Amino acid sequence: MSLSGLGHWLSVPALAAAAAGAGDDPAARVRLAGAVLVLMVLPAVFLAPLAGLAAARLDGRLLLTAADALRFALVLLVPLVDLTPWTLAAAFLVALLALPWSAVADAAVPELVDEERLPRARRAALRAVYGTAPVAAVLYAVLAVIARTADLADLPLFAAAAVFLGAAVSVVLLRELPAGTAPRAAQWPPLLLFRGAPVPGGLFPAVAAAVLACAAIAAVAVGHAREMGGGDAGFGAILVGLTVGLAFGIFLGPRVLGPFSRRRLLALAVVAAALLLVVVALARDLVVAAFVTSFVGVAAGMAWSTAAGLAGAAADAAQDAAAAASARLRAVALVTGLVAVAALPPAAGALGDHELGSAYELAGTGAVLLIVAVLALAAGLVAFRRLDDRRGIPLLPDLRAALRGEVYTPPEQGAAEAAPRNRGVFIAFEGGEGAGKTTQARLAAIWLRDHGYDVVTTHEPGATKIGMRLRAMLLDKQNTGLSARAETLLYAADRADHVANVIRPALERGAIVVSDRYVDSSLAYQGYGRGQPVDEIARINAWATGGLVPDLTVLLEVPAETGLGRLASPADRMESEPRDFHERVREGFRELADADPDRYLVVDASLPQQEISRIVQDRIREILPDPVPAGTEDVTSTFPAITDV
Ligand SMILES: Nc1ncnc2c1ncn2[C@@H]1O[C@H](COP(=O)(O)OP(=O)(O)O)[C@@H](O)[C@H]1O
Ligand SMILES: Cc1cn([C@H]2C[C@H](O)[C@@H](COP(=O)(O)OP(=O)(O)O)O2)c(=O)[nH]c1=O
Repeated sequence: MSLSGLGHWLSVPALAAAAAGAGDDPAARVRLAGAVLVLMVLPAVFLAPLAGLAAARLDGRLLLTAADALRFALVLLVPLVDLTPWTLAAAFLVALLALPWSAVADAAVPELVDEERLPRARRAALRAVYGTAPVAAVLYAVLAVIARTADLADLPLFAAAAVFLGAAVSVVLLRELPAGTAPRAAQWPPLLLFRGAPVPGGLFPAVAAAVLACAAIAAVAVGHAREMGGGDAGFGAILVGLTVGLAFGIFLGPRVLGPFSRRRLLALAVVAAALLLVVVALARDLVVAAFVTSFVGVAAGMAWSTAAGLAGAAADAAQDAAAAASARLRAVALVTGLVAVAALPPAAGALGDHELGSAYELAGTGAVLLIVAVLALAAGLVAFRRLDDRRGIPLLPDLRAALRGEVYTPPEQGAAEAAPRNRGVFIAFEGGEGAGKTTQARLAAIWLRDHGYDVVTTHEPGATKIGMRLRAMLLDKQNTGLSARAETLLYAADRADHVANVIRPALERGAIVVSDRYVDSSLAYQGYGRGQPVDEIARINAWATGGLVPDLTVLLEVPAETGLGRLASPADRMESEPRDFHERVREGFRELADADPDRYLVVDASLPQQEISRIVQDRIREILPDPVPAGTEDVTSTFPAITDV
């Protein structure tokens, strides 16, 4: 897969440059390179379903070998024939052969690995197919430099042919190649634009704008590099910037700014790509252009992976629906890409070069990029308006808070709630079923009260009047089929009421609040247990609680089996979940604690009660407003009461 992918991505710039080389003037060169790109995108847009049919009918190994061997021959013939029509035909056929190839290869993956490793195998396959693009770009740039110094203009083409040959040989040498399940019939991308799995409004313009920015650069790069005094190597450098940036951005998208709204992130990434494109359009220096192009790639890549995440999440966890939603996004990308590479090179020629002022000359390629930047910017702003899920919350403070790793609460919402905080102490007990939370919370409260503290013990779910009704709904075994999202929101609703009516008033008074369960229970049960996105649940709960986080969370750790074994009363709706659910919950708690060791005390809950409570006391002592050395307690057997701080 990697070799075939590398061959494919290497043949794109090699063929584009070969075609461009036949042009007499700059505009013709850009048009010819654009024609190659159009011909290489066309099959994916219009012929994908046919390729799927062919793949289903032919023998897998034969097809893979033949497709690679044919591509070897096609690319090899380009420099030998050296006629533009043949170069263009070869470009089309090379891209056409890629379709049945990937249909067969994709279908073989589930046959080669077991169920459990399938998601990883699929990711690896994706990396092999798309991750080779930046590698190919680097390789192309290097080959273009060598080609120029050694006067071997066709070197990149020969290299691409050789890689295809290597791919064909490696398929022949494969010991085992399962017949594979019949490849799924692909949908026709243009149709997917208009119907298919629902995706959030605003997602299409955002994806289209991100793709447009990248496709525009790719479409005019041959000419744009030449305007700045670079040859094929300059073209290669821009492609390196673009593809490496894209790969990095796709990787970053789901990983940056955890507390920040994904929808806002998507729109911001698109706007950033558009603004950076302005710099690429106006750059007069190849190094600057290639460098800034890489940031366009990063922004567009982040937009792409964020959009894919949103489309998948909107599909409500159903695997098929998620696949259908991402197929629609791919269709938008393909069609936008095709339109861009078809329309922009001729547009660059038609616009021609313009004098701006006396010293600055804007080339046609730059002018096209500038227009695209404006379009992308407009699309980004539209996407922002339609996607924004934090309306009324100013963007900059929201972003600044996210950079600090927090969720922003606006002053009017947070002031009453957040400001007087810090007077009391908030301690939460967390853990799986029967870990001993209730027992330990009670023992800690007794100990604190003994020492004169004002202590409020409480629990979730169901500490308030409304909360008790929510608890009844949540734990009644009769309530089957409650959706995971509804469950999350009900727990969050209980928590919001709990914080507003019990916890905050107590903390403001200066009391010590000891709660049996808090936000982490939702992250562990609804997140890790039910498999919903943990960061989203964290966001919902940050909003529900106005950002209230415990000063200390005591995690009582016990194997699910042991904990469940301790329970006497008949199992409620949550307790009667299967064993592996509870194991995931335990694992989830563990990960949460590992991520923030300062806030957690993890205790082995299989120890005797007294011992646990001693460990807990030692830790609580450290965070009390007026820390008192452990010895004092034994000497005076009293503790200072803190009523004001
Ligand atoms: N450290 C311990 N070792 C053995 N049994 C315990 C321990 N802590 C609590 N238990 C018992 O386990 C049961 C469940 O404890 P509980 O505090 O209600 O757990 P949780 O609130 O976490 O569900 C109770 O019967 C309790 O007496
Ligand atoms: C607070 C909370 C509890 N739960 C579950 C865990 C428990 O199985 C159930 C009720 O909690 P609880 O009665 O406190 O259980 P235990 O006696 O084991 O401490 O609700 C969640 O799934 N999410 C949450 O946010």
